[in-house]
Amino acid sequence: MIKVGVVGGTGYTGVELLRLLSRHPQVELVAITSRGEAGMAVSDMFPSLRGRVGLKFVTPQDAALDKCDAVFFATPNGIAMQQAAGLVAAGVRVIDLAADFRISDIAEWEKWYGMTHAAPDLVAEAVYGLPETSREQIRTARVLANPGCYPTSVQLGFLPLVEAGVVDLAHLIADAKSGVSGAGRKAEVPTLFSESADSFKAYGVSGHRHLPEIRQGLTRFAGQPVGLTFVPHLTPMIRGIHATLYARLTKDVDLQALYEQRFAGEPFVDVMPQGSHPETRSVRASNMCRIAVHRPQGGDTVVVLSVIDNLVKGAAGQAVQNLNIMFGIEESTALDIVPVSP
Ligand SMILES: NC(=O)C1=CN([C@@H]2O[C@H](COP(=O)(O)OP(=O)(O)OC[C@H]3O[C@@H](n4cnc5c(N)ncnc54)[C@H](OP(=O)(O)O)[C@@H]3O)[C@@H](O)[C@H]2O)C=CC1
Ligand SMILES: CC(=O)N[C@@H](CCC(=O)OP(=O)(O)O)C(=O)O
Repeated sequence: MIKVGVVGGTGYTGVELLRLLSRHPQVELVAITSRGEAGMAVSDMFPSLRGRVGLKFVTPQDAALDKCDAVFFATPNGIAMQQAAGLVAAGVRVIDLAADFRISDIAEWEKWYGMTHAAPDLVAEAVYGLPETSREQIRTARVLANPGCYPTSVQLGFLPLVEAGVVDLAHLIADAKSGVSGAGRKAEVPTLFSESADSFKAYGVSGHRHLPEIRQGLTRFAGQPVGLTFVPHLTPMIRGIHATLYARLTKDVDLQALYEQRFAGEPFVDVMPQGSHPETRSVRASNMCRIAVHRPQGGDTVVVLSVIDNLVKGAAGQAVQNLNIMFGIEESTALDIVPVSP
């Protein structure tokens, strides 16, 4: 059994990790942390886990994380980078759901995240865990940077076009909408019910911290710099991201065939039939990304629709997928979930 610790077990991605890991046949959960709720049974806080998780929360200091085989950090940005070196030295493989190891340019990371990086050497060796592009590197990763939620939906949606070099790489546009759970469980005014439940807004138009992450990924796929406009929106639903992506075609290609071929055999990317409009509820609570590709009126603009559950393929599910790859386990173990609908 793989001994697993979860740092940040009281948050939304943390409890989602517990939901998935509690049904993983090769994982033994040995430590789940909370600074404020240490001593409380996990299933008292989350009755959905009654009969599934028998542990109590412990403080991060008492968690004996160095005895684990793998530790997930479901914590705010800037936490994993302080502890990863010690864990790696103890032979523990680290999977960070936050952004500490996602951006390889340290100055760029420090600019967007507003702090000094505590472990730049580990950034250099960390693997960006988008399985559809980096499966081989993920297998041996000691530090795994789990992609962000918006970056997962946008990168998967653009991947076939950008890799094939069939669009104008200088003018890519990603218009993405997220459910409110994307902001986490902590109390904040913008995510109060009365602030967000009956309204819709864009934010971060002048620059969101996921912009450099998405740009870095697309630049790697293209082998050259790309120009990207990324506009996130907060939408009144709990889970889900719907990304609408726009690009100008520079070559006449069979888009449906391009997408179907690129994602053939991918367990968690579903290229839908031509003309489809994927809905976020069709991926709810599952690790699936559903994609549809359109060419409205036969013109030169490609429109790609990409939907994920931000807490699953956008966070905890992708992290478990990466754990499976890292430990040589069948990739969909614990992730074979039929989405909840309605
Ligand atoms: N929500 C989403 O859709 C996505 C989130 N992410 C990323 O995943 C991470 C977690 O997000 P989310 O679950 O939404 O956040 P939450 O705010 O819901 O949870 C954060 C968790 O971190 C713990 N925590 C906070 N500060 C510390 C600290 N200094 N040391 C140890 N533990 C701490 C909290 O536990 P306690 O206070 O009990 O100790 C809590 O369990 C973030 O980095 C986020 O950016 C990534 C993709 C999608
Ligand atoms: C709706 C909402 O607020 N979403 C968050 C992004 C989700 C997240 O937690 O960011 P990481 O993927 O970088 O970890 C935001 O825009 O800040």
